[in-house]
Order: sequence, then C-alpha cells, then structure tokens
Amino acid sequence: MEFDTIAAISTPIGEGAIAIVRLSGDEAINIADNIYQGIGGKCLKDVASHTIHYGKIVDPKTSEIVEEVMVTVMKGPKTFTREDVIEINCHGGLVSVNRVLQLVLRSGARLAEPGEFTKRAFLNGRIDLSQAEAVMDLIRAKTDKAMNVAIGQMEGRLSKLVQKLRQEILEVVAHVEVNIDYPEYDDVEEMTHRLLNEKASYIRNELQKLLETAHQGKILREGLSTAIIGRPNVGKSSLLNSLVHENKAIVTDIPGTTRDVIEEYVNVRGVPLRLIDTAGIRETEDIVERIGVERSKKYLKEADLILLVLNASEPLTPEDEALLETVAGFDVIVIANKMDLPQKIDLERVRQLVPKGKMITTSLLKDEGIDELEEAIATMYFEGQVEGADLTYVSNSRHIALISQALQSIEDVLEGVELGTPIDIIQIDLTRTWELLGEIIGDTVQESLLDQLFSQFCLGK
Ligand SMILES: Nc1nc2c(c(=O)[nH]1)N(C=O)[C@@H](CNc1ccc(C(=O)N[C@@H](CCC(=O)O)C(=O)O)cc1)CN2
Ligand SMILES: Nc1nc2c(ncn2[C@@H]2O[C@H](COP(=O)(O)OP(=O)(O)OP(=O)(O)O)[C@@H](O)[C@H]2O)c(=O)[nH]1
Ligand SMILES: [Mg+2]
Repeated sequence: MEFDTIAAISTPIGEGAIAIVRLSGDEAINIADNIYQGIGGKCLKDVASHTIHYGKIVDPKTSEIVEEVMVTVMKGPKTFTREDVIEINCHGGLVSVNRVLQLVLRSGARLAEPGEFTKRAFLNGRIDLSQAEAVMDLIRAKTDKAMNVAIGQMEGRLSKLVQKLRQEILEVVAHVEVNIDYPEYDDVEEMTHRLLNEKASYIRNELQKLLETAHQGKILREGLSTAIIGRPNVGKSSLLNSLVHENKAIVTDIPGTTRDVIEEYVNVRGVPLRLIDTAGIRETEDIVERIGVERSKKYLKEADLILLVLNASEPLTPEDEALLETVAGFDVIVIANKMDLPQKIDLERVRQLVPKGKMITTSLLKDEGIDELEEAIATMYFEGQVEGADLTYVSNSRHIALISQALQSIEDVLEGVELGTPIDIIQIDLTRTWELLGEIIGDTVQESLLDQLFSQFCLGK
C-alpha cells in the first residue's frame, strides 16, 4: 500500500533524558537526510539498514545547528510499520525535540494521528486488528497479569484461535456448497446435517470456553471496579489509604468528610482494582454532600465489587441494615472496622444479612486486617488460576461482544440442524459466525471502526 510519510514524538512529552522523533514512510530517509549532517558528509540513504548514526540536525534554511542526535535507519519491510522508519534520538526536554519535529514536518512529513504507526503495521499486514489492540493494552497494563494477557494477545494467541475456528467453518461451508451443487445424491442432506451438528457443536464449545475467560480478562484489562461504601465516619477513606499504602484521601473524625468521589488504581496481589471512595451514605440536608451521596449510590450499581464498611464499635444502625440488604445480591466483602475499640456490633446479624458475602474484621487505625482483606480479594477473583499462563483470555469488550454474537449465531445453526432446516438456510448463520469472528482480527471490518479504534492510542504510537 502507498502512504505518505508520517512523523511524531514517540516518547513522553517533556520527560526523560532522551526523546525520539519517529518517521515512517517512503520519504522518511530523504526527509531525514534533508536535515541531518553526519560526520564527513555521510548520508543516511547510503547506510546499512538497522544501524544508528551520530550527527547534527541542521535547519536547511538558516544552516543553524538545532540538535545533536543519534539517528536510527530501518528500511522496510522488516520494521514496526513495514515501511522505512527513521528514529531521531534527541536530547530530552520539550524545546529541542519540538524543533526537530517542526523541521521534519517542514521537510515534507505529516504529523501522525494517534495510533497511526500501529495502524500502518495493521494496514501493511504485519499484525492483525486484535494484535494492534493488544499493543494499546500493553501500554495501559497496570499489573503483571494484565501485561501477560496483552503480550499473549500481541503475539497472536487470540488471533490464532479465531483463525482456526474460521478455518473450520470455511471447511464446513465448502462441504455444504459441494452438496448443494450435487443434490442428486439422496443421502447427502442427511450426512451434511450430521457433519454440521458435529462441527457446530465443537465451535460452540470453543466459543463458550473463550467467553468464560471474559470476566477475568476484562477485570485484568480494565481493573475491577470496586466501590467502598458505608455510613459517614466508619473509615472508608482510611480503607482506601490502607489499600493504596498512601494518604490519598482526607481522613478526619468529622462525619461527611468525603464529599466527592475519589478514584485510585491499586494492584492487590495481581488483581488491578479501580478503587472508588464514596461519600458516606445517609439521609442528609447538606446540598453538596447530598450530591455526593447520590453519586455513590450510582457507583454502587456499576461496581464489580463492593467493600461495605461498618463501624464495629457501634451497634448496627437502620442505615447499616438498609445497606447490607441492598448489597446482598452483589459481590461484596463486609469490613467490620474499628475492632480496636470495644465491640458493640452484632456480627452474627451481619452474617445473616449477607449470607454469601465475605466478612473481614479490621482496625485500620492499627493497620490490622488488611492482609486478610487482600487475600480475600485475590482468591475471590483468581482462585486456582495459574497466572493465565496457557489460557487464551479474551479481555476486550469489542472482542467479547463479537464472540457472544458469534456464539448466538452458531447456536442458531445447531437449532436449524435440530429442526431439520434446509442446509442452504442454515448456511446463512454459519457464514454470519465466520464474519463475526473475522471482525475480531479485522478481516471483515469497516473503515470507520478502524479510525475509532486507532484514535484511542497515544500520539506517536
Ligand atoms: N526504538 C524503538 N523501540 C521500540 C519500538 C519502536 O518502534 N522503536 N516499538 C514499537 O512499538 C516496540 C518494538 N516493537 C517492534 C515490533 C516489530 C518490529 C519489526 O521490525 N518487526 C519486523 C521484524 C524485524 C526483524 O526481523 O529484524 C517484522 O515483523 O517484519 C520492530 C519493533 C518497543 N520498542
Ligand atoms: N479507633 C479507630 N478509628 C478509626 C479506625 N479507622 C478509621 N478511624 C477513624 O475514624 C474517623 C473517620 O475515618 P474516615 O476514613 O475519614 O471515614 P469515612 O468513612 O471516609 O468518613 P466520611 O468520608 O465522612 O464518610 C477518623 O478519625 C479515623 O481516624 C479504626 O480502625 N479504629
Ligand atoms: Mg471519607
């Protein structure tokens, strides 16, 4: 494919000792030569591929020296984008790298859109769509486990499985086609039904297995949305601080301290939590606090996990009871806090109200019980899981949605077989399954979707 030459700063802006301006496209080497001054007049177009060269960046208009650099020359197709790639390694800091980028743009490159380098790797066929998405997940991964899932996907684990299933479907479709073309053999229809049943069952099972990983995969990728709720002053913000091992939230002895919602990412034994500290829930007259309370009720509904904090040094209040009843159907861990004070709470009653939830007793003041809580969270979400080593996880909502739809259409195939529906009708659902799976790897995908997906990347990636 023919593309123009793009350029962008590929390192964090204004951070670090070295900053890289990356170019990709047919003109990358010429553009670099236009502003590069090597030792002894050396030109980058003459050097061997995948070599790095010391030199100066010079403004061709004014002959002014702009930067001292190292330039990497990588000729396609063995590059990240499969095009010619130039990387100009500048001194860190905002000014110098920006000046180099401006010169590159003035010399004929176009500023890359977010994710455009990776998009080219996809359009030029080096990686498929799910692998490109994995590159983005890799950048965002917040724990080792999430990283492993992204690396597995980047290496094409999901792609290979999807391709295998599509191949199976294609073979059945081909078989069916042949039979439609030669209807003169009587027993062909029956045989085809049997074959369809066998193959479609296999595909259904594989898709089901994949979907079973979706819950954990999504948690790994996006973080487990965890809402800390409870009455005012019970220790919710103290709990957030204990889990993140830092004083992120304000803690005071005044009930109603937390007014707005505080969000923090923490890694609890490999489980990434998106912790949400909320305003204490109670009936309130204060208008600001009331908005916070409304918002915390909303978070409660959207949370994957609820940490309900109670004050163990007080008897259960009607508000506590109401909260316990509200969360009984959710994934919930009840935390009876302030155990360092004389205990007044009836823990048996708490257990009765949330029979399925786990209960932990803590004294956040004395830093007691946090280990047990972390343990409870880890076993709740990764019980018996071996680091996801050989499991193909599906973690991306787009993939999960497509696999669910594919599963539905393969179930339609099976139902058709059951009912003895004519083969050429069943074939429509079979082909649909094939198309849906194709969307995962970007085989059958629309341009507008591609733009949307790649625009979520960072600039320069
Ligand atoms: N300086 C720098 N570091 C970087 C990147 C980069 O673009 N520049 N990457 C950017 O994300 C990542 C590395 N990813 C890459 C993936 C594939 C190829 C590549 O050239 N693949 C060729 C095979 C190369 C060979 O055989 O030598 C290919 O698949 O055809 C390069 C980088 C991380 N580190
Ligand atoms: N004795 C004792 N006090 C605690 C414990 N945990 C928290 N506290 C105290 O309880 C008070 C309230 O703690 P916070 O963490 O601010 O409570 P909160 O639930 O966030 O309160 P709001 O934001 O007002 O809803 C503070 O004075 C804490 O120091 C504990 O385990 N034991
Ligand atoms: Mg608080």
